[in-house]
Amino acid sequence: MRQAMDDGVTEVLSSVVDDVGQAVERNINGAQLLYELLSAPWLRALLKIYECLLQFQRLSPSPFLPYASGLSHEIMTVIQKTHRPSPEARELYSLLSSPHIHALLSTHDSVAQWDYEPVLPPLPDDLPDDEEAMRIVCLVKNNQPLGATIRRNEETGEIYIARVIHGGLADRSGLLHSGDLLVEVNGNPVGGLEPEEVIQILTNSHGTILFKVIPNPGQISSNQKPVYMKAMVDYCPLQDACIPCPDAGMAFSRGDLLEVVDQSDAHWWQARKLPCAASCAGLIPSASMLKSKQKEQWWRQPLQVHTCIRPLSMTDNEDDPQHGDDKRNVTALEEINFDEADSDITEGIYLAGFRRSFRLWRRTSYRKRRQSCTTCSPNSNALNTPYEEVALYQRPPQENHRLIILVGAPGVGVNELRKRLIKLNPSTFQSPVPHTTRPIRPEEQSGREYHFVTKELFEYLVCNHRFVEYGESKGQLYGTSTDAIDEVLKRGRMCIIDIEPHSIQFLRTKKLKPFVIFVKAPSPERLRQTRRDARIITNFTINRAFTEDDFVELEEASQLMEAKYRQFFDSVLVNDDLQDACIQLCSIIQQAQNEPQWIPVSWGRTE
Ligand SMILES: Nc1ncnc2c1ncn2[C@@H]1O[C@H](COP(=O)(O)OP(=O)(O)OP(=O)(O)O)[C@@H](O)[C@H]1O
Repeated sequence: MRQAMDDGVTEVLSSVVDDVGQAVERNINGAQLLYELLSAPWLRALLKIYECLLQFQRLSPSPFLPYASGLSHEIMTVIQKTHRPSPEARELYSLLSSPHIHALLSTHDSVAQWDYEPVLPPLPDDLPDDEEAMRIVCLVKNNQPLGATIRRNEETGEIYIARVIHGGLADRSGLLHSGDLLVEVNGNPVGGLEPEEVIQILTNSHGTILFKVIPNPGQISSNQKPVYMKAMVDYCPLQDACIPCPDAGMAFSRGDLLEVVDQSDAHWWQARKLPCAASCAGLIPSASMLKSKQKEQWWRQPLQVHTCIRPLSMTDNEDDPQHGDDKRNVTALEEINFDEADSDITEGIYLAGFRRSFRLWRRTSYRKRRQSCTTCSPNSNALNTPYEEVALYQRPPQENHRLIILVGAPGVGVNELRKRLIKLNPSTFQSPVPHTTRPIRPEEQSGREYHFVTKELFEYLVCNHRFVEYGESKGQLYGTSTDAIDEVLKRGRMCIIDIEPHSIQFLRTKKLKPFVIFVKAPSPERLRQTRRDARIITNFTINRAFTEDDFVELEEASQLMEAKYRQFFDSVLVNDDLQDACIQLCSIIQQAQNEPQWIPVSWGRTE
């Protein structure tokens, strides 16, 4: 009967359409509109779906009996009582006694009886009229934590939910919120208890936990938009005495990318580390909290003179008594060839920034800085911004290329990689032309090997903060200027520079949007294997083979550099096999220029 009625829906519709069609022919007002509506394909499709659903409802399985497990039990009892059960009866008995069939039949009965609702305790009869609306929350806790912290009101002794951790069990239930007053846990009144005692009750509860709470009337929904931040400091909740719940805390290291999902608390934020595997957020100190911690720590530290922060002194002398041995090894030939640049011309194009005098200055200045820095721990530059807000950025094709900065311990191969990259494609990659006060030589051209300038002009540029790095070697000044970088970028080339990591800060500007690649030393074995034929530049000798001391120094310097500056690195390239490292470098640079990358939000803002 029903089927006949359902099937008739389309038939009725067709006859309505016919009737309305005739009405149109007879020019009846509004009939055209109705005709179009009823003959619309979407209406027909909807009706088809409706019919299919009705048909599915008719055919869907429904339980034959609501007590299949009871029946199975009865059958087993009967078989047990049978004197000589047939093989079929025995097989049936063994099937019905299997735990899987038991579970299946009991699930079947629950479905058949619609028995899904939790059984809530009855409300007491003597509830006062002014009783606050109470919420009874039933959570099933497995091994994961509840995902909420509590606090005690010291005056009233009442226990409140302090915060609900984003993505945790309590949050996913949607039933517990910060500020809710906790009245009972599994029938135990919690008012007046110490938070530790409540936590103990919760820890001892397994399976279903029943909370009685009075909801927070002023509850604000914490549907905040996530904010992305780069950690500029290290944090470990287990070493933090102030954290409300160390288990809920999240450790992070400098350079980690954090998705901050909740900033509603002034002291403790909730965040996830990206790329994110955990659905549940962790507690991290807010920026202001971390800053005050840094200040506290800084005041407690003994006074250290941070010579590493000062710019290179113009009066630094290159004579270094520690490396007198090296000096004695210099041969006459090496001294004569001192400023000859081997292979810094390729296919008629001059490769700037590879002159030995320049590289030697860099090497000397590095040594000096390193010696003055050995007392600085990686975390000693306190009072920094603990988090830097970042956003994804993709360079628009019409904009200048991002500045590519290579950093690495001396001898790791930064120059070799930079040179190979430029030789590979000199019309795309270029380095800035450095400045010097040393006299020009006959074969040189100003603006090609160096910008040859007077000492007065050099000092003027220094005073006007035009140098990324500068310093003195053998009585002459050397430096790399920001104008030289701009010149390369304005020509539409990709500017590749290698600088010491302490200079990165100077170049972190909206205009240059630098992308920093850390060239890392490979494993100790691979370092020694791959550098068998390599030549090193030291303070006073050039092109000598690596010694065991050089390898040890290189490894230490590489580790120290990474530990101290990794928050500024956008990518890390291990310089193991030279060919592979070159290919990887090309692909990292391509990605940096053409794919979305995280940059500080301040670089993306339009003023
Ligand atoms: N992956 C590598 N495998 C083998 N040799 C390498 C590799 N990388 C670099 N080298 C060699 O190691 C030596 C030192 O490299 P390079 O001069 O580029 O060091 P650097 O990091 O620029 O240090 P510095 O600034 O002191 O010159 C060079 O002889 C170079 O050819």
